[in-house]
Amino acid sequence: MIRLDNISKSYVTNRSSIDALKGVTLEVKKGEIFGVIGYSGAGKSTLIRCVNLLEKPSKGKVFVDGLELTSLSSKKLLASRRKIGMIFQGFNLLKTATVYDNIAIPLRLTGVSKSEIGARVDKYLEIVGLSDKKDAYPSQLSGGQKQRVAIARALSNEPSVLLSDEATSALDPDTTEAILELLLKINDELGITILLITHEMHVIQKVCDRVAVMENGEVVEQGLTKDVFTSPSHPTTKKFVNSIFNHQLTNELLENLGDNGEIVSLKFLGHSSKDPALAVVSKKFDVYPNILSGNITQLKEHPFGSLLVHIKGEESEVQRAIQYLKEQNIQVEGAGHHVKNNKRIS
Ligand SMILES: Nc1ncnc2c1ncn2[C@@H]1O[C@H](COP(=O)(O)OP(=O)(O)OP(=O)(O)O)[C@@H](O)[C@H]1O
Repeated sequence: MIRLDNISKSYVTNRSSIDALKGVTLEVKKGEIFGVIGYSGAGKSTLIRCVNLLEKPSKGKVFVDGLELTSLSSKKLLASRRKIGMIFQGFNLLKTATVYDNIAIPLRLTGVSKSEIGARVDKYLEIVGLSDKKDAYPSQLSGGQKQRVAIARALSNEPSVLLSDEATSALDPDTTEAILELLLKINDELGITILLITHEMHVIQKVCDRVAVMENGEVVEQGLTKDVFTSPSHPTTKKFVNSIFNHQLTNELLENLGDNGEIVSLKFLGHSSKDPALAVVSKKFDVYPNILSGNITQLKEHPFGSLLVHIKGEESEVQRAIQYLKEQNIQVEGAGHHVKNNKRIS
């Protein structure tokens, strides 16, 4: 559906040059919601703007719906862009036009008939839940409503792909939730493929089937959201996963743990979150797991849990217990704290 083939983008400013994208390859499949996550400056905006060639790649090829956009003439590119809708963090509405006109004007410019414009505005305003705001001006709308108008405008061209450039970043948590629900509905009911960029784990967790993690102009990890975040291998991916759970390990807690053992963080997906693996461990081995902190969240439809556990016991038994937990598809990571003879030794 969307294929970026070895895309590089350099910005040349005065005497310096910035490599914003360094050979990025990724594929978004038809009908999925694909998220790109990364910290500020990772290259996400540049990447998404390369998909519809708002930004021209310095190297590499862009394919959308089987068509190589990077080889098209300006005229053909303009026509192809109509099949790629885009929404932005700042909504980009015309302030002096009504909701109706914000959607109608771009259609008029592409030669859509008056009656067809009326039908499309009605249809898409209904889908985004704003049928009663046709005559309102953007200044009379909340941020969430403005984003809904922008979504209706993007859909009114009947695109096969919707690009979302941090579309919820300027919205409060409840409104973000509602807009993400709307994106899920559009994907499900209209079958539109969605590529979004974000710096928020919450957005990826809620809507994305697959994800790419970006850092310093490169995709460092990509795959199914549940695979990438349950067995992250790159430090940046690990940082994003840990940001979901935010376990607090205070010095006071560490000083008072007593006994021997190791503090580990356990992460588990789906059914393992319901199995009593820790209870089994304490029966099978001479260890005593003590839960210090815990949390369960979602990765789209999959429950995803994390526990911070002090596994009390002699070193060899603790290691056997950890090995057993790993065999149950639980991701086990040392939290960097070992306890021996009532003392923290690391
Ligand atoms: N028009 C431009 N001219 C020069 N450098 C640019 C331009 N646009 C982006 N860059 C640089 O390219 C790199 C990637 O920027 P980009 O905006 O794509 O990252 P991002 O991940 O979207 O970050 P943010 O979330 O902060 O927007 C940065 O170092 C940025 O300074």
